[in-house]
Formats: sequence, structure tokens, C-alpha cells
Amino acid sequence: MSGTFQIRGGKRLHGEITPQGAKNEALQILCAVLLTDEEVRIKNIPDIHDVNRLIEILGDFGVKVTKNGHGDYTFKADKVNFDYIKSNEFKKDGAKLRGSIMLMGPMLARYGEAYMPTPGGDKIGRRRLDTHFQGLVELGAEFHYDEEEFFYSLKAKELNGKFILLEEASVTGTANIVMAAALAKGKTRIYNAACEPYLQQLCKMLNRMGANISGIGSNLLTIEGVPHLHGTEHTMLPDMVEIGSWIGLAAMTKSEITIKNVNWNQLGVIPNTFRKLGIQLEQSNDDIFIPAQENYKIQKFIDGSILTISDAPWPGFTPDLLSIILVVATQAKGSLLVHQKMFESRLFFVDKLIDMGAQIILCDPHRATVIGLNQEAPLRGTTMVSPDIRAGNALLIAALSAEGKSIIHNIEQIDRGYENIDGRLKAIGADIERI
Ligand SMILES: CC(=O)N[C@H]1[C@@H](OP(=O)(O)OP(=O)(O)OC[C@H]2O[C@@H](n3ccc(=O)[nH]c3=O)[C@H](O)[C@@H]2O)O[C@H](CO)[C@@H](O)[C@@H]1O
Ligand SMILES: C=C(OP(=O)(O)O)C(=O)O
Repeated sequence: MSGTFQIRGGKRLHGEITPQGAKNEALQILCAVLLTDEEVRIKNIPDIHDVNRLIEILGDFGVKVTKNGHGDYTFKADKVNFDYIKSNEFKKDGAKLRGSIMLMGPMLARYGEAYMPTPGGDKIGRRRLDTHFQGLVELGAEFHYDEEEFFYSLKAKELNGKFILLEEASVTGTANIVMAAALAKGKTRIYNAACEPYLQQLCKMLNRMGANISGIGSNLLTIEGVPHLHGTEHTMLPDMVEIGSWIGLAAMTKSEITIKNVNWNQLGVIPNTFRKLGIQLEQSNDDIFIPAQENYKIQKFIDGSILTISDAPWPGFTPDLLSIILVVATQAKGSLLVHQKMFESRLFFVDKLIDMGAQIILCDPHRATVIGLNQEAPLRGTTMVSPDIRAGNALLIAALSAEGKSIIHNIEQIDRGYENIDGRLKAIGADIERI
């Protein structure tokens, strides 16, 4: 597969687009198949690099993987191969994505030992794992980090439930601890737990497997450990980051787009955050309809000061959509301060937007002020390199709105998270080619 997109921008798009199954939910759910020796069938799995890599790792670990159809797989972890998990091959494979870290909780709970190289994922600043290990150690694991090999290991004869106060509401950290606690002895309570929809999905799936988890959706989870979990079926939610991206795409390209089957009740503050930029969007059954709009005006705070949009752990606004908010603001009427609080190096891609003619001041690594062009001066096509998965998609949207030709290299970063993105964009009228 080629690593470059060529885009001729400035075209209005039109039609329906269906979001893929959620990438970040898939990564949690796939790790949970290790918790049982029975079959787990999972549907609406997105066909993207990160997820496919995790499925390959499960296969190499000895899990029986059967593909039933598009996005529909059955997994059976009745026999596993620990030689692979300790091998150099796994040191390479596991390091390719972030989500693989969530294999540790299930491995530890089921087999009493777990190994993992420092995981990969987006290069968006420091991404510590302390919360994961803090929780697993509190359940009774012994932790070791080999600094030369960048290799983590955990061992535990048994895990015992207890009250755990997390240092921060880490999404993947909470998932890891919940999965381990599901098979621990006694009651675990996790306070300051992450509570985003994907984690809720994981907890609901674990309960269908026989776990006893309450407090789902809150920041206090109570888990009564059980000795065994059994098989189940699970279907992924639509990807909320894709949904937000298509709202931004419609606004930037003045297009009428319907986003199908969005599971509106799970979108939290996302729709209203786009409305604050002046973008009209309507709920129609479970779809989002965005009419073609010639321009959109950023609201101000009640006291008349400049609007700030910042990220926060759920139910705050997801950091994974801030790059889209930023790019959409470049063509709005008015000004916006984007404050990326959770990650340290996620805003540097604004240089590319500035090259394209956007008016942005990067105040510091966490804050950027955008002065919108009110669709009066289109962005100009250019050549760029996709830095990370979400900035890559934001640049793609900028290119689709821009006048002239743009080239985006390193689209492997976009393919990590978006299924057949060029095919789906072409279907609504975009001029985009893989070259
Ligand atoms: C595979 C996966 O699911 N990745 C997602 C997951 O990553 P991941 O689980 O790795 O992210 P975490 O929730 O651990 O933390 C993300 C960042 O936010 C900071 N932080 C976190 C909690 C908090 O209360 N305060 C705080 O400042 C952390 O220090 C870190 O820099 O959640 C992130 C936050 O939604 C998303 O961007 C990632 O796409
Ligand atoms: C940061 C992200 O991914 P990962 O955590 O897998 O690097 C993301 O999905 O935006």
C-alpha cells in the first residue's frame, strides 16, 4: 500500500458516510479475549493497521482467530504460547502500537505472568504507564522493568481485590486494572477511574462474560472478582473521533453530509462543541445531518471573551478531536483558543496549516490561538507529512478544503486509524488518490 495521498481540494462533497467501528474500543475489547478459554465473537471491528496488528499478536500468542466476515471475528484463547510473548519477535510486534499494553492485565490475571515491550502509538509527548502498573501492583503483582531492553514484566501467584485510588483517570490504565480485577479474589474498587464510552463497553462485555462490575459510567468502579469468565458476543460502537472528523469536514468544505448511525447518546459533549464553532448540525433519528453552510461563526463566552476549547478526561472533550477543532476554526468567523492540556506535543502540526495560509499563533506547546478566515481566503494546497494519526486526518481535511493540489506523505499514520478513508471520501465526491 502506498504511503502518499494526492488531493485536489476545494470541491463540495455530498452524501452519506458511515463511521467505522471504534478503534480505541476495539483495542480494549480484543485484549479481553484473553480472559476466557471460551469463544468470544466480536463484530464491527475496523479494518485498520493498529487493530490488525493486535489481531496478529493474538494469533501469534496462540489464540485461535477465525474471520467470519468483514469486521466479524471469533477468538478462542484456550491454549497460549508464552515462548512468543518472551521472544524478540514480540518485542518488535508489541512495540508497534499503544493498545497492546492492555494485554498485560488479562495475561496477569489468567496466567500469573505478563510481558510487554514499551508500547508504540502516537508520538505526541510523554505517555507514561505508571497508572497501569500502580494498579496491577496494588492487586498483588510484582513489577520489573528491564531498562536496557525496554521490557516490562509482571508476576503474581494470585491477585487480591482492594481499594485503588488512581493517580490519573487513564483510559487504557483503567481497562488494564478492570480486566485483572475481574478475575482477582474479592472486591476491587477503582476510584478516579476513566469512564469513557469504550471503557463502559468493555465493562458491559465483561459482565456478559460473567464478571460482576458495578458503577459503570462513573469514576468509581466496583468489581467483585470471579474465578472464571466465559464466552460472549460483542459489537463495537461507531468511532466518535471519525464522527467528529466528518462534522469538521462538512463545515470546512461547505458540504451537506449525513453521518449515519452515530449512537448519539454516547457522543457526550462532541456535538455541542462543534456547535460552539457555529456549525449547524441536526440529530435525525440516529444520524447527524450537517447542511451546506457558507460560513460559521465562533461563539464567545458569556462575558464576551474569546472561546477556549480544551480537552479533559471523559465526560470532557476528547483530546483526539482537538486537531479537528483547530483546523475547522481556521475557516470560521471569529477567534478561538485551543488548549491541549493532556498531551505535550500534539499541536506542532499547526506549522503546516500556517504554510497553507491559516492564521494561527502557537502560544506554547499546549495552546494555539486561531484567527478564522471566515471562508474569505481558502487555504492553499501544499506538500506535507502526516505527523500522527489525528493531526494526519486534520491535515487531510485541510487539504480537501484547500485550493489546488496537496500531497500528504507518511499516510501510514492515517491508515493506523481510519478504514479505507480514501474510498469512503471518494464516495462522497472527494478527489483523493493513493500515489
Ligand atoms: C489506545 C487508546 O485508547 N488510546 C487513547 C487513550 O490513551 P491512553 O490510555 O494512553 O491515555 P491516558 O488516558 O492514559 O492519558 C492520556 C494523557 O492525558 C493525561 N491525563 C490523563 C488523565 C488525567 O486525569 N489527566 C491527564 O492529564 C495523561 O498524563 C496522558 O498524557 O486515551 C487517550 C485520552 O483520551 C486518547 O488520547 C488515546 O487515543
Ligand atoms: C493517540 C491515539 O492513539 P494511540 O493511543 O493508539 O496512540 C489516538 O487514537 O488518537
